[in-house]
Amino acid sequence: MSSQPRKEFTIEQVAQHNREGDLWIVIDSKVYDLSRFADLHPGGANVLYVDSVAGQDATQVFFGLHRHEVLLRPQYARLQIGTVQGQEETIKAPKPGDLSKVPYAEPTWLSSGYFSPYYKDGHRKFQKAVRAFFMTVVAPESVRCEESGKRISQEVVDKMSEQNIIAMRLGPGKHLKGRTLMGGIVKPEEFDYFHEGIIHAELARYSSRAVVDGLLAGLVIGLPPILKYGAPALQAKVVSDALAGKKYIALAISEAFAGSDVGGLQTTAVRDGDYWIVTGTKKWITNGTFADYFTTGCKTETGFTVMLIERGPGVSTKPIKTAYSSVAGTAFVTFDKVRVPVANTLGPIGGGMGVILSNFNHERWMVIACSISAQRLAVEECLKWANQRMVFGKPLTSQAVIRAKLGQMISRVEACQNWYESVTYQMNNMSYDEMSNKMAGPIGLLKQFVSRSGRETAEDGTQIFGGRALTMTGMGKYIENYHRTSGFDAILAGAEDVLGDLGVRQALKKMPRDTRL
Ligand code: HEM
Repeated sequence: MSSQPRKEFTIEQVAQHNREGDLWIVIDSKVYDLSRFADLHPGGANVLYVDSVAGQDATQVFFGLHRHEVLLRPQYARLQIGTVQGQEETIKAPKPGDLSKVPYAEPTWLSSGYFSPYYKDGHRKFQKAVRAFFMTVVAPESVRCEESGKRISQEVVDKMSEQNIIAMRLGPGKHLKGRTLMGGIVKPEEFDYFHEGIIHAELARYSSRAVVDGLLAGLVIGLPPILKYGAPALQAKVVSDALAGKKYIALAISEAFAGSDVGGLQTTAVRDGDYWIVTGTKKWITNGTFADYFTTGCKTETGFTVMLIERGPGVSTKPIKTAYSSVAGTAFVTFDKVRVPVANTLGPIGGGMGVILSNFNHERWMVIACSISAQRLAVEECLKWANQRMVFGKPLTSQAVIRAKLGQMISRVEACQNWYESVTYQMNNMSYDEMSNKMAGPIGLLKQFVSRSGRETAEDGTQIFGGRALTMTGMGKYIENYHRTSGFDAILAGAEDVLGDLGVRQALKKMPRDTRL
């Protein structure tokens, strides 16, 4: 906002400044002097000189063409010279931690007047603090990095680690012991999967899809095998630096030769005394361009083995261009006769499949939590747009076809949310091994359902926003990003169809032998 003393003007006074070189307009009770800005206006100068805009209240036309955030950018906020006498601002920017009042923009448990069997007041307090953090620290960084394609700054990573957000993204467990979580709002022993899910949801609400991955998703999937299977000396070397955001980790499993088909991998580790000699390539490795360590799947004499490879001689990474921003650090990784201490082996030699499988449930569940939040944001964006956009003299919501799309979008996100909450509740009440046994099927099916819903919602959102959903800036920028990237949720952590099939195969395994129609 301008630091000048705020002046008050009458509508009549504003109306006198209605020409090139002397141009004022009103937006939501605020008077803007556009005299010099007009020639710099990205939408052109001429549109500002028409009779219905120059010297007039242009609130309606402005919000049909710009997002509110345009007015909050410092370079534009300073165009404000005063307010209109007797008028009050009606369109307010949310404050850090605020909940949206748009129906269905928040899950039921956060909506005033509704109830939840799962979430307690402690979760709500935690959510408010996490939202304030992501809104103020992560959202501006997301905009910068999405555009530049550069990795997240160390400053933001440091702020995340101060709150122990990196550690919390790994879920409940021993790694939280002794840590102060979000300034102490929740004790480590009380931290559950609902708390963790809140972090994923807020991350996805305030970041583009590529930033969700760029904000150390590689570590979230690459560190658990070290926590669970790493030798004490390896853990001592790696874990605390990783959780402090000083070292980065990537999970390096997929190859150009094999993705979901882990048995077909070709990266080979050959034993040479106390070392493995690793040779091969890995593809689509999230955070790989900047990772210091790679939790890597290799073919060994006795089967598939997982080991931690440190960046060093023989390790090289190069960025892969994907449909989303390179802030995610997606890399092609080459291991050329890399010497890896046998002490870096994670889990039994030849028993790597178990190591990888034990990781999958959590990773898939995390993708689910992020996707639901992104879908909810799409619902909010579409409700707002359809409500404010005027076509043929009426709001877009007056079209039954638009309302029908909104109805489908809302139903899908609510269905996803309710299934997610029920799965999360099971996870809270099961041991890790019980979870591996009982939840792989339901989580696979849920992920399939959520990613399909997401893509349908992206499609509906694109129809609602029309041409605006095809540009990376402006009104439809979230829908454009979601439409371009929702497919990532259907592939990463297990392809949609494969996961649906996994769910059915798990169910078939448990079919009672003595059952008949
Ligand atoms: C304080 C006043 C204004 C500011 C700071 C401003 C700023 C901007 C900016 C930054 C853009 C680029 C698109 C975006 O980032 O959303 C834009 C586009 C545009 N503006 Fe403005 N604008 C103002 C007032 C107006 C008014 C009153 C009109 C009324 C006709 C207008 C018409 C347009 C049009 C037609 C575009 C192109 C939209 C598109 O490509 O979809 N602007 N404006």
